[in-house]
Formats: sequence, structure tokens, C-alpha cells
Amino acid sequence: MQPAPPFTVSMAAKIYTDKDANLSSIKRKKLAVIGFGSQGHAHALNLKDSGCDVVIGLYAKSKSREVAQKLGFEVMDTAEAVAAADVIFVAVPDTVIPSVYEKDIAPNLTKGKCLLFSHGFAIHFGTIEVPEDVDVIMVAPKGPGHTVRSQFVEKKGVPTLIAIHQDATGKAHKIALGWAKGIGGTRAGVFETNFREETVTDLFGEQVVLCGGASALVKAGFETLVEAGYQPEMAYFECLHELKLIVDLMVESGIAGMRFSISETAEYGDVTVGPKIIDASVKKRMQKQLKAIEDGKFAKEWTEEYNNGCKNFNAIRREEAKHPIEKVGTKLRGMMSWLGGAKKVGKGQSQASYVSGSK
Ligand SMILES: NC(=O)C1=CN([C@@H]2O[C@H](COP(=O)(O)OP(=O)(O)OC[C@H]3O[C@@H](n4cnc5c(N)ncnc54)[C@H](OP(=O)(O)O)[C@@H]3O)[C@@H](O)[C@H]2O)C=CC1
Ligand SMILES: CC(=O)[C@](C)(O)C(=O)O
Repeated sequence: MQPAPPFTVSMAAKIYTDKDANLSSIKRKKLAVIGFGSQGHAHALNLKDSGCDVVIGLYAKSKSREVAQKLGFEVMDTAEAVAAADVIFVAVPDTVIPSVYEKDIAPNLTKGKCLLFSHGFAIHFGTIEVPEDVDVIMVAPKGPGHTVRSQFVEKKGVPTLIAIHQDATGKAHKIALGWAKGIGGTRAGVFETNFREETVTDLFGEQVVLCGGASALVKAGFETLVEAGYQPEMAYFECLHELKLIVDLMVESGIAGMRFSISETAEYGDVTVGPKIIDASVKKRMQKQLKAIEDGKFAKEWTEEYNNGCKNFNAIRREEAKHPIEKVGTKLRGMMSWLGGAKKVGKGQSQASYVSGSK
């Protein structure tokens, strides 16, 4: 059994909710969303539904221009949108931010404007340099953009982080809270952080636990069962489909609540076998990756990979797409009406057309 951790947990100082935020801080402003992808489309649609004046900035050949226009937005070239707006959400991929910033944003970033990010990568790792006479803030939903939109449509919200890197106007905090309210974040709860903490913890979480760790665990479990001769469908249900149900219970009522809900047999297996699978050696590798993130090693590697055309990344993507769990999953999701059937992801598909919530 693992010993209890040698630390106590101290809660964040303040949680902001709807009553703490005022849309008036952004309603009389022109808001530009640069990019219309996972986060961009969600923020833009939610802010528009919240009565804000939103324009979309995209590059000339973007496939998302038509999608955004069909959803009722005015679409401008990126530079034009930056020049027209008071608050500019930089919703392009982190590795694209430097080129978009240099070409289209910096030349139009006049005194008193506000730059907004949903992740601190560019500011924390210094891939862009911003002038001192503009606000620089973060409004980072702790969830995928499509969930930010679907939760908003259901009159709910996604817990959201805010951070202030620069407050040139003295209004940065009010704008951050207003934007968080406009996208539905204050319905769930808004927590204050800083660019370093959000950047490091977000990269750690997505690499080690959520996306990277979870998909590796799921695939290893699936492969173990299938290689032992069990039906792939059974392996899919046990290692992927049911994971959502278990994690939903954890999200709703903690690990204790999940253990309350599952059988005693499952709980015994949980507490006796789990620590043998995810043992102290795993935590040592987690600590090593955290250090690689903190000292910028990951950021340097990812930026270099992107600038070299993502050759290694795309080769891995092609292999990953061939994993048998994808074929089994697509078949089973197509057969089940549960969770809206199979949401297909087509090559080159626009993020904004991925889920019904964006309609
Ligand atoms: N994905 C997520 O859920 C989360 C993302 N974030 C952060 O949000 C930011 C945006 O990421 P994400 O939403 O995933 O991005 P996506 O990859 O989903 O979308 C990127 C968007 O940027 C557009 N784009 C690409 N190049 C340019 C350019 N040169 N000029 C203007 N627009 C351009 C793309 O155009 P086109 O449509 O033509 O491809 C697309 O609309 C990042 O900082 C990310 O870290 C934070 C939390 C969660
Ligand atoms: C959804 C989210 O916040 C992630 C996984 O960190 C991301 O997509 O960047």
C-alpha cells in the first residue's frame, strides 16, 4: 500500500462565480477571436450568445471562414480583426502564435488593447514579446473547446482559470472575469492562477495523466486482453468505454464516491492491484517529465518539431490511427445510440463542425 503523501493540501484563496463577474466589462468592447478552432469557436459562440460584439480573425485561405460566417460571424483577415478590436483572443495553435503575432498582431497592437490567451505557453516560454502598454490576460477553460460549447448550450459551464500577466489599463482583471462569465466559466467556478502555474500544470496534466497517460493505459489494457485471446469488443468496453463512466463518478463525487458506487469486488481490486500497476516508478517518471516541462525542455522540443514540419509527429499520428482500438471503437460507437453515436473526425475537418454544440 502507498503511504499517505507527505504534504497537506491548501485550497485556492478565491473562487469567482457569476455574482463576482460583470459582462459590462466586455459588452461595450469589440472582441476579436483569432482562429475558429476548438477553443476559438467555443469562446466566440458563447460570447455571442452572451450578447457580446465578436469578430473572427482568420488567414485568407482558412476553411473555417465559411463555417464562422454560416454561424453568423463577421470574418476579417487576422490583422484587420486585431486593428478593429479592444480584446484579442489568440486562439491559434501555440506553435503558430509566434508567426501570427509577428505578422498580424504586433503591428496592430496599439496602446490599451488587451491580449487574451487560453494557455500560457507563448508568454511563459517567451516565444513572443508583448509591449508594456497593453493588457495580457488568460482565460483558460479546464476542458476541451467542444465541451466549453456543449456545456454552455446546456446552461452549464466549465471550470476556468484566469491569470493576469500585464495590467496596463488597470482593467485587466475585470476583463478576464467578464470574458470568463461570457463563456460560461463563472457558472462552474473561476480560479485565479498565474501564467507559469497554468502552463506547467496544463502541459503536465495533458501529457502524463489525461491524454498521454490515459491513452497509453487504455491501449495497454486493450492489447493485454486481445493478445490473451479475448474479444476486442470486450476489451474496448472494459478499457475505454467504461473508463468514462468511472471517471464521471470520480468527477461527481471523488475517488471515494466512485469506490462507494462500484462493487466491493471491484473496490478490493482497485486498492490492492492499482498501486502495483501505477507504482512508485511511475511517479518517478512523472517527476522527471514535470522537470522537463519546468525547464523548457519540452517546449523547445515541441517548437523544433513543429518548425521542422512535424515529420516525427505525423509519422506517430499515422501509426496511432492504425491501432485496432480505433476500428473497434468506431464500429461500436456507430452501433450505440449512447452519447450521440459515432462522431467522425475527418482529415482536414474544421474543429467548429465537429460537434452539434457549435450549431
Ligand atoms: N483544444 C483545447 O481544448 C484547448 C486549447 N487551449 C489553447 O487554445 C489555443 C488554441 O488552440 P486550439 O483551439 O486547440 O486550436 P485549433 O487547432 O483547434 O484551432 C486553431 C485555429 O487557428 C487557426 N489558424 C491557424 N493558423 C492561423 C493563422 N495563421 N491565422 C489565423 N488563424 C490561424 C486555424 O485555422 P483553420 O480553421 O483554417 O485550421 C484554426 O481555426 C492554444 O493556445 C491552446 O493551447 C487551451 C485549452 C484547451
Ligand atoms: C483540453 C485541455 O485543456 C488540454 C487537453 O490541455 C488541451 O487541449 O490543451
